[in-house]
Amino acid sequence: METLNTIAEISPSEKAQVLIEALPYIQKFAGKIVVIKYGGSTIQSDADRQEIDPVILDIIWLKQVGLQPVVVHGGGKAITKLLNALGHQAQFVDGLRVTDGPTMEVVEMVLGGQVNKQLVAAFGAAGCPSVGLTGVDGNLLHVQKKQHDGGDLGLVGEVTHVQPDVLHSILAGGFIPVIAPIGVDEHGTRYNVNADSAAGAIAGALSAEKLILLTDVPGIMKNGSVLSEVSAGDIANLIGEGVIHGGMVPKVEACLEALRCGARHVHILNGNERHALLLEVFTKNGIGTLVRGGEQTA
Ligand SMILES: Nc1ncnc2c1ncn2[C@@H]1O[C@H](COP(=O)(O)OP(=O)(O)O)[C@@H](O)[C@H]1O
Ligand SMILES: CC(=O)N[C@@H](CCC(=O)OP(=O)(O)O)C(=O)O
Repeated sequence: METLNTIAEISPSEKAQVLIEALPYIQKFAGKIVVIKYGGSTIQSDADRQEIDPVILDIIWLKQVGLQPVVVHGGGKAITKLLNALGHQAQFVDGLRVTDGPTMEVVEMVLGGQVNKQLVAAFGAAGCPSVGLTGVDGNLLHVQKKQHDGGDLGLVGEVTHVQPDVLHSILAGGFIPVIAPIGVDEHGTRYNVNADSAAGAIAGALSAEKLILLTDVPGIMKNGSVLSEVSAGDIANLIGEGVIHGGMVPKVEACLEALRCGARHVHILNGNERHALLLEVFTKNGIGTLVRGGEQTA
């Protein structure tokens, strides 16, 4: 039998059933804040995109049925591309970009300019107004220079405090906030913040119902399989064993920080899987990895 690819191939009663099955989740999550981290590894540039971004459509869907989505985006891939075009090498320590002054200029241009405006324009084109901002706007993300055992990371910021008033104003106005992860210290110096860390801190400060990290893998993987659930204790072991490394390290740290600060549920999903967000929020069998606080082994 041929695989069902489009909704047009599903019978009318099956279409209705899909909507009916979503009803309890729509009721449960009405009015709730969902922070979505859209990773740069899955954001296609305008030039590469052939269709409306399905992630943008999913987020609009969440809003239309009464949830309050807040988007925090990355853009590491685009930063590295521009740095290389300018003749600079990108350097990472434990998934964090070593950020000197000239690199910070590129980071701010790419995240606050190119990627942020691409996403805001995509929401607008799909009929849903959004407001783009960085963590500097409205004093959203207060940071201090991040200290790291692996050496001086330069202008990499660690979030010390989130001031979410600006987000509440944007949400109250009926807009989706779209946030680039740049923070500011008390002297006005801007810092490069890992987008997962920014999303975790924001989800905690908003006591979000869910923090969903969209990346380019189906979740936390071990021996080629996705772990459907991990606890804080599991994560410490997985990092110790080297199973979790690179860009996944700031991701899991952000998950635990969000849970500690008040976010209720945290998930890591594959943003390249079509409509992963809808499947996670509106169906019984969630997908990806659910991250839990606590020490018990999953
Ligand atoms: N145990 C693990 N499971 C899955 N991915 C892992 C793991 N350890 C390291 N990674 C790496 O983390 C990457 C995701 O982080 P990153 O590249 O920073 O993505 P994003 O841009 O979405 O934040 C994966 O593509 C993978 O290479
Ligand atoms: C300090 C640090 O590493 N900042 C990141 C910010 C962007 C980011 O996190 O983007 P992704 O989510 O796409 O990886 C960077 O410069 O790449």
